[in-house]
Amino acid sequence: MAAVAIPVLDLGPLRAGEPGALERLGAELRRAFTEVGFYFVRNHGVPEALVEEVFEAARRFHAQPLEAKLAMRFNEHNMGYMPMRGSTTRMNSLGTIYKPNANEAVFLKRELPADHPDVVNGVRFRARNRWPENLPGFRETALRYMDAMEALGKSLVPLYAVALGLPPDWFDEAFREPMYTLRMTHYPQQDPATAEEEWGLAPHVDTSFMTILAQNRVPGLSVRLPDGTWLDAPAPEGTFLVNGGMLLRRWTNDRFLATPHRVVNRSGRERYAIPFFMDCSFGHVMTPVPTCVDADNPPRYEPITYSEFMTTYQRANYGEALAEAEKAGRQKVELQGA
Ligand SMILES: O=C(O)CCC(=O)C(=O)O
Ligand SMILES: [Fe+2]
Repeated sequence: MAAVAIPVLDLGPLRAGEPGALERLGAELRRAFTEVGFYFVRNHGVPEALVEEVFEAARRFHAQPLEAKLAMRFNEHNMGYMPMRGSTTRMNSLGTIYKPNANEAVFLKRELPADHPDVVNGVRFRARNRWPENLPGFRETALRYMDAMEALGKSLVPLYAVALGLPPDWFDEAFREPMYTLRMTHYPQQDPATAEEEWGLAPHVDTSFMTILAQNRVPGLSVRLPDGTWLDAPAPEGTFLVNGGMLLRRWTNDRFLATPHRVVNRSGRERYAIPFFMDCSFGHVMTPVPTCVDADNPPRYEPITYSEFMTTYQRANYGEALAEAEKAGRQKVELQGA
């Protein structure tokens, strides 16, 4: 039953270049984002062994002594390590403030060279990754996975264009060098007797255009269907679960859903998750897409860039961690006018 609720998109025919595949998948994607907000992809071409390697890298990262993790503490670029209960979900479509989230996470972005102009100029969200010093192979595995996820994400973008009644290449320029974040999260076991509101990750919507989530052997994720019921997300083998966040919703003038979801880990095991969040290129200005705007449905949002959006949105969600990080890097932040 659950598998029926979340559509499964088979990418095989598209990857094989079959005529009509793009149009068919575009229609399926349209249904997914107007009815559910989540879909699975199968036959995506990402090796299962790589996914397993990244889960193992996440486990190894969090198994390090706390000092090693704190050496790369979460900063004003939204990169680095966020300690257990370091975030509180405040800003979400459900309008509730929750207790701090029972997880710890490390956030990685595109690897930029030291002499990249944005790095040299200290542009916010465009810093270099910091890497653990005593974790051989971690960096290589993370970089390979981010490359694979970027390629998968970019291959899905034309489906969004077709789903919105646009030419397949309509988003190409916007995603020439997409911003992205790989989050490696550790959810410790939660006591089955803990209060209702004690979340691994409280109900939230993502900020992203597209979130690609590798299937988890340890359950815990549930998704709020449009009828208000919570569905424990099934995890069909060999698939990724994809959803859209506020950027997708905003860009489509609220046509596409950003569906709330939440995590609680009462599995009796440690749980790790490796969501990959993809957004448009850094400087791209997102103006509500033309096919989502008409006389009955005027634009609801001002044009906005990634950094303008993130600055406002994430301040609300990562309040404490960010305030601290900003204090430490005050000069840099003010120079950017953030
Ligand atoms: O842990 C999961 O399965 C999902 C995590 C999630 O929703 C997020 O990091 O935004
Ligand atoms: Fe999420």
